[in-house]
Amino acid sequence: MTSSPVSSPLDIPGATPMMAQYIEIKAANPDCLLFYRMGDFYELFFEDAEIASRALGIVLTKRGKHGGADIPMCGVPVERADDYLHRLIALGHRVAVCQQTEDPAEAKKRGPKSVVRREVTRLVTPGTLTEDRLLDPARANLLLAIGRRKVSDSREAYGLAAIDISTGRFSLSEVDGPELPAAIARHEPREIVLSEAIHADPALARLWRDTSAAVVPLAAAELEPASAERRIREQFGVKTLDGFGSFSRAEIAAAGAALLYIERTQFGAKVPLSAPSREASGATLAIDAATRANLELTRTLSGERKGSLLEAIDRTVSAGGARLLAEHLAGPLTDLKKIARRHDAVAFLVADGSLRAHLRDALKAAPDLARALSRLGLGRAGPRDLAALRGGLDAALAIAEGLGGAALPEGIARLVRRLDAADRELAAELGSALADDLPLNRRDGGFVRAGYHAEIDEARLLGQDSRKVIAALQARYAEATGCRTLRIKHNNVLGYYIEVPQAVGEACLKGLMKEFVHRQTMVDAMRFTSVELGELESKIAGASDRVLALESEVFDGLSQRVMAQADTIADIADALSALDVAASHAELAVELDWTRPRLDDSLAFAIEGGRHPVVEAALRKAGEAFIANACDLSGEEAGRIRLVTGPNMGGKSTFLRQNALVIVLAQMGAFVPARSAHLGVVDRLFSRVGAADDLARGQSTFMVEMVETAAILNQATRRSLVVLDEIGRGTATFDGLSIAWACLEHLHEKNGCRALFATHFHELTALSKRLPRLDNATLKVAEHGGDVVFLHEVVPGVAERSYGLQVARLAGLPASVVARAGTILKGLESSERERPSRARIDDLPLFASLTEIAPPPPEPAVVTPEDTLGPLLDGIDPDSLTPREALDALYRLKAERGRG
Ligand SMILES: Nc1ncnc2c1ncn2[C@@H]1O[C@H](COP(=O)(O)OP(=O)(O)OP(=O)(O)O)[C@@H](O)[C@H]1O
Repeated sequence: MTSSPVSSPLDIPGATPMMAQYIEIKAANPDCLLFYRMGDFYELFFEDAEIASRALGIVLTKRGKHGGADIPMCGVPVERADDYLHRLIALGHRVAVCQQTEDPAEAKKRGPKSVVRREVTRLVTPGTLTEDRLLDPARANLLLAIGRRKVSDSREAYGLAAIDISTGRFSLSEVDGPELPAAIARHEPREIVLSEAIHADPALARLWRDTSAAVVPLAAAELEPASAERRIREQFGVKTLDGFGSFSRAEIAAAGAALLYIERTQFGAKVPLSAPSREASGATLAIDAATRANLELTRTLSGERKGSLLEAIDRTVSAGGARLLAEHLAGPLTDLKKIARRHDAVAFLVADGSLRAHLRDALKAAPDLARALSRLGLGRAGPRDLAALRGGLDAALAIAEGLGGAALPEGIARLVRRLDAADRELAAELGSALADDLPLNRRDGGFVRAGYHAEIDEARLLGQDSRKVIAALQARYAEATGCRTLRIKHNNVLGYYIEVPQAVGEACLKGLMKEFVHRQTMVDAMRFTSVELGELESKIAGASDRVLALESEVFDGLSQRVMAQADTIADIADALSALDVAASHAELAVELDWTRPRLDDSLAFAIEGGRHPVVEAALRKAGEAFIANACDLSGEEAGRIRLVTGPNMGGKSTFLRQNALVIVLAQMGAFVPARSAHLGVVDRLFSRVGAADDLARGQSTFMVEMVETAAILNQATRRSLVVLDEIGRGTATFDGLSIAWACLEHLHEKNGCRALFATHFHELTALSKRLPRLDNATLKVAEHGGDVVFLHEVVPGVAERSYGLQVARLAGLPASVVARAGTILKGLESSERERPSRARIDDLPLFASLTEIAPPPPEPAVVTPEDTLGPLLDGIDPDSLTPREALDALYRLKAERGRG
């Protein structure tokens, strides 16, 4: 990864000097695509060229030979490099940008075969981006480093350092081993840095394989604890870390690894970071990756923001606000006081509509302060970043002034105090220094406002005057030559020159204009220069160079003043974002009639008139109404379980998820889509869908389902909320039923959590007689002449049937198949009436009593007709049967059952 300046390439047999240089630089950066600068292009060679040409859809060519074979090559123009970088980074690649660091003329002086000196000046990686064009404004861009320490022989803790160098945010936390996957999922990092040992740990292999982040292992020798501490001290210019609070060894290791990686990728540029904030363990609602995916919190199962909860609730008006909203949604709180402070702020902004509107207008005008500040710190900023600082400080002061007089709740008052710390003088200085129209790059000049800097004004005048003098000179020469079409023009090769038609040119050469010096003869024109014109030219060039140099000084001076207050400005950026989030929640609450939830430390979960924000929004677009539903899982000693049966398409999944979303929204500080909600704070949230629903998972879905269910049964506490949707349906009916049954008993007897459980196994509803904290609920349907109408209303009780056939008919299954299925169903139902399995299951002892007395029996304890049907069933391979054979098999099974 490191690169040394290469001017005298190694002697690589058979390679041209340039190719030898390339190979040497590439060898120092083996895990990056190497953008090798050649003139106006970045060229890629060998395998890099093949990867890039495929990824970017650019032509693969060849250049020379190496080891007897053609060298594949492709290239991207330098001025469009950002676009290509963007696409490569989005695909998870890392790119080393290698520049020419000397003038080709200099290289020539060393000898005809010398190669221009080149150096890697930057590594562009997904987790260390700073350019606006490469970043999503509404999303943090996190680099996550992971360290580890042994707590006891059987326990390990992981330190997490999350850094967004595009905003300077830096947080540290430590989690227990089993919590690591959920913690990583919450951060949604773009890139993960860790030691080779953690990377190679077989227990974690799946984590690194499944993550969408780029994973970078670092060698143990580079991650010495002493150098980690030193790096942190150096970053913040402190002698000891004590001032930051106490960090664990794992956290320090993580922070050290993150800083080392940043050092490497930024090539010494000092990245301005805020002091690390430490997050206590358990401070956020633990939500594992599967639950996040299943609830589609920040993206849908197909990976898009559109259709996610985040998209449905986002009413922020600034990029910083949008990022903070996503962060809050990813990590809802567990601390009641902090949640209440957020709710107070929202309530205040709900109550005062005109104040909210003014606030949102002011926030809308505020540019992305945090990202501009970070670019200034890194020396990558342009005039527009300074303007962003000006706009941000102005907005902060305007908001502080606007809210200053009001009686504010504590949460908002604190934010306003932070805004009020904005340096008025600096804001005014930026205001008077910067012009209205600003170029992207400082080297383009013209960004200092006229009247701000006397010397700049003077030099500019000189430049303008010289242009006037050129016009006068042109008029004079035109008169002297008698040629009205004589022009003084400018190009990059000749500079200023006099152009006349061919005939006049000939006359000039013959003595018409003695002071003219011939430069070029064109097809129908001649070009000249003169001493006077040459002098003027150097005056003009001198003046514009001087303006550029002076403007650059102004830029540096302003940057320094800004960076001297970097911490305060970063804090102002955070406060603006927090206000935007509160105002967004308030706007949403007013728009959609959401209410403030009542939160406490009980085990309450009582929701009246609850709705699903995303489904409701989709229905609203289609002009349909969402049916609100109540849900009560409140308990004293332990939570209640609601077992939901009901027809396909009745709304079970929607109902389950909407209740999980209410908890997420309430604990992130938002109001909730319900008429009222009384909620005891939740420590962990689990949501799972039975394998058959979980198409995004691909292979071996039942195994995944069981692994995840195991995690829930092992981790859910009395404070947790568990949502299980059709668990057990990914396997044979009786296996699935038995598993679902045992899981329910475990949740009730062992976990004691609040839970929602949807199922098509109607047999399970019998459990309500024996498990005191389990209630049955169902979704109402109405039948009209054989057709079914879903009312989407959740009511106490048990579904009579699944209405699968009616749904099949609605879906357009051929009428003959539906009719035939009806006949088969009748047959199956009558045999079930004769030999009901439910009665037999009812006789079984409860899970708890079983486990307390003896370990659970190895076989499912349900007595089923499998004893006789087993061998027959084993012989059937459903995937290889034709429909006809399937029907025959069904008849055979029925006949066998009749005999049994
Ligand atoms: N409360 C509601 N009000 C109005 N429409 C609803 C409601 N709940 C669900 N729906 C509609 O019904 C559709 C099916 O809902 P959902 O997927 O939750 O059903 P389900 O019972 O889980 O079905 P299945 O058992 O087939 O998985 C939704 O896409 C939505 O359009």
